[in-house]
Amino acid sequence: MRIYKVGGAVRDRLLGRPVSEVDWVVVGASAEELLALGYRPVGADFPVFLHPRTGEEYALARTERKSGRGYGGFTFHASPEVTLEEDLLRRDLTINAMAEDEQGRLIDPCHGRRDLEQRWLRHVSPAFAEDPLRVLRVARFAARYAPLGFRVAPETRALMRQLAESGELQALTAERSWKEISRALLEPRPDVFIRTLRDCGALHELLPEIDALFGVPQPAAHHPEIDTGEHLLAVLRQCAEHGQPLVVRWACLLHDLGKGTTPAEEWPRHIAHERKGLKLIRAVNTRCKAPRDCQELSLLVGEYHSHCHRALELRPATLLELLQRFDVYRRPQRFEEFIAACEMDARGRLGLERRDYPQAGYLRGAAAAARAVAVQPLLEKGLAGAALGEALKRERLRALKAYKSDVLGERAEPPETS
Ligand SMILES: Nc1ccn([C@@H]2O[C@H](COP(=O)(O)OP(=O)(O)OP(=O)(O)O)[C@@H](O)[C@H]2O)c(=O)n1
Ligand SMILES: [Mg+2]
Repeated sequence: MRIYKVGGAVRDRLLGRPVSEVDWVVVGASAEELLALGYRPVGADFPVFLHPRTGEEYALARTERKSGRGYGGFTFHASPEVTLEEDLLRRDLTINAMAEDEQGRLIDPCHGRRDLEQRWLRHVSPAFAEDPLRVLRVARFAARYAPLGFRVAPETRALMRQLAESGELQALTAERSWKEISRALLEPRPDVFIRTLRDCGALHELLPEIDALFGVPQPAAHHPEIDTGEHLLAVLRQCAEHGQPLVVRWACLLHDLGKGTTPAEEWPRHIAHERKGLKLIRAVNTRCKAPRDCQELSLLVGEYHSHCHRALELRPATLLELLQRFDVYRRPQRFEEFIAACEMDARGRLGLERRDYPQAGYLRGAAAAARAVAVQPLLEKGLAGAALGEALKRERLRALKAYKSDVLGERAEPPETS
């Protein structure tokens, strides 16, 4: 039995990057032998085991043969006769198909090291097509390593396109896709993830609502980049530069979906795109099985991002409605995420990346003013139930009026944003 380090750990060590988890491959052993040594099987179907002490993954060397559509359609051939080279050849990218023996010697039959040095994401062999999830993986690696200069090899892009056009991506489970999408959004260049998927036709298959934004113009006055798809990519870049969490990045990804449905006669205007987008945002959330917080924030950002941009122009009564709708009293964190997403939207515009966004501070102040209204005095007046609710709203409105005139004065000019 021989054990080799494989996959991401070998790749990232050669790149001089921190290694987060180590994958191992075991050659010349059977499942029974590993079980006898105390390794724990990961699942019933996979020849993968967890080390009894470290918990790291040990996989028996295997070859993969596809038997049908989708993830359920895999058959594995794992036996003590499968060689390390055979196991490396069934992997996705050359940079992921290197192994290291116990002496630290590199085993690299697919020339992964050369591609690593030349910054290519290149598939190992036609066996790449055995798992269509790899299209998303390549786009995710592109998003992660773009700052190092990596790009997708032309022949790999062609194969990804073939896979997209074959309709195979439709067979991926929502769970597997979501894992890739959510990880990719958190990489340093989430925009590169989306662009890579688009370049091979996979975006049209997976997220057609987002693909539809490319080629749709917006008014140059607010959007010097004009194209709605380019705007979206710029917003995602801002998200990464500001270290935004997944919920914010997800909400940003979906915030403008309504613009993809505007009739061309109305271009470059997008009347009521916020409301028109809600149906699409819901559809994407459901299809992707996005977690609850992502679903919730994306709908709120979709519906109210223009309110945020116009915050300084809102009448106190509208401001109050917004704060009530967000339940800023009990959900302060979610309101912060909303503001962050809108700020990324405002900065994700050509040449406006460093603009001020006074709306953020203004809305925070408004939420604080509304929160500062005390309930106790109203209770002492004997108010309860609906009457208490009404009185509380009246007091909050009064507080917001005072806040607005304090901060903006009577003649303050609102900034132009839409
Ligand atoms: N669909 C997949 C998934 C994984 N692999 C192979 O299994 C290894 C380990 O997979 P995983 O841990 O998912 O990826 P890493 O390359 O280790 O990358 P990460 O840094 O994201 O863990 C990969 O390097 C690759 O060789 C593959 O060929 N095809
Ligand atoms: Mg790994």
